[in-house]
Amino acid sequence: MSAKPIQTVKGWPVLGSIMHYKRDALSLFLNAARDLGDVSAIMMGPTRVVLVNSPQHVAEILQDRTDAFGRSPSYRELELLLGAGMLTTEGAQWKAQRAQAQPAFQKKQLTSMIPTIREKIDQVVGEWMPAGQTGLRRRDLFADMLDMSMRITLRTLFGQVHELAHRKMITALEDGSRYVIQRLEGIVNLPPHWPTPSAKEFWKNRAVLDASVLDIIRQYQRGTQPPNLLGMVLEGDGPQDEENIKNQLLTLFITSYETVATGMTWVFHFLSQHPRWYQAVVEELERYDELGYDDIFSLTTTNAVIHESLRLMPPIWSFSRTAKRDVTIDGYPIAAGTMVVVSPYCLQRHPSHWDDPDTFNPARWTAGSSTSKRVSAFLPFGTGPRICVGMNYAMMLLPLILKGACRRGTFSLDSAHPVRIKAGVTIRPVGGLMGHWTSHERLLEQKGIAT
Ligand code: HEM
Repeated sequence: MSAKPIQTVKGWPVLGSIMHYKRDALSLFLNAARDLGDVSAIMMGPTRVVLVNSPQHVAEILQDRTDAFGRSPSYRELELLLGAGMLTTEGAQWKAQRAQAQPAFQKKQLTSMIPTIREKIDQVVGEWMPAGQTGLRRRDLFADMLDMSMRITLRTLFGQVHELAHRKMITALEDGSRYVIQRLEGIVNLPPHWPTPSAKEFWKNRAVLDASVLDIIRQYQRGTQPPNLLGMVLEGDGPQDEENIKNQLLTLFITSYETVATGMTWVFHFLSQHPRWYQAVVEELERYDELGYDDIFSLTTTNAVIHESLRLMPPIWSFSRTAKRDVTIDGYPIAAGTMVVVSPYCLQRHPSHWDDPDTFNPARWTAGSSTSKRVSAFLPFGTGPRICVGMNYAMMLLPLILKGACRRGTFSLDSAHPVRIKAGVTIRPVGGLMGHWTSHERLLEQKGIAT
């Protein structure tokens, strides 16, 4: 069979599509997928990247032919921040790390974390909407979700963490991430240990993260921490040297923090724009005093809304692999060394797999459309052996956060503050997501009902 040609997005000489990528990566990739077919190419400066956008091709890369596709250079950049943890390692090292952490994410362990998570959520929501204060509260929902996610992550991963240490870690992480994103978007990067001012600043931030995590591990080992994920990892089989444990924890901490915050931000964004769904979620959640593990996974409306939000705005909107040798996917030739991109954002808006693909319609998850079709074109958590290890934890957290917030009040977007989107490692609202919380007491006052 003759090789099928792969069409390339038209770009500028030398630069290719890199400027478009920096300006609006989502539209660059979505247009490529929609205009050029299920396998297309994009030039990022001198580098040719192949975008693969059909469930069958994606399954080949992530699941069936993992021997032919390895971690791409992007993961080496991420490793600067995360260390050699489960997201970036390969082969025997990855296997051992995955086996060590996986047990911490099973039902029994997750169930044991629920009371702690609930307590933390109530505390943070209480700070946004203090009890008894019925005025409108103008807040940046995205900043609040980052803060909430960070505090839950630190509590469930590490146990109690001092508020000052928490602030130091957030700053180091946000500043460190900026440097890594710049490198991911760069055409040519200097070696990271080259002493440029930005690299020196980065390594300072990385040292803060390392020192904070090591400090927490040592506190745990001295027995001064309550049970948490760190304990579960330390008790699991696998390499127990301090460097490995630190890398495992740093990876879990960073992968969890931003994905959960952005995921939750877009859920609230969609809810605020679809009041009937918002109301339906509130009514469903009101049926429970508190949510247990099984309750969470049987919430029909809430989970439909969360799935639909993850479909349209998957926090990890794309990830990549590198072909280890020359391979052919369904007749398309992929040369050794080519970076192959899988984009949940594009696949989950594919018009052949989703009716009315750009419309927010949670009913598609509850009504009788074909499950197998949906599942194969839906991969916000990836698929295959490298599927997100924290998937169930995340799918437990999102309803718990919704429950905690819906109990206190309702979020509405500030129409004077346009929502601008930027896709880096995650899809973030640039300049935040401004809106108002209206407490239940106030809503009742407005309706003339005394509390
Ligand atoms: C809504 C939230 C989340 C989303 C959308 C998400 C998405 C993803 C995706 C797409 C991958 C696969 C990347 C690839 O194949 O290259 C992944 C991997 C991973 N995720 Fe998540 N994630 C989320 C939450 C979490 C949480 C809460 C944790 C930890 C507590 C976590 C830890 C990890 C780790 C360690 C990996 C690497 C797994 C491996 O390579 O074996 N994620 N995640």
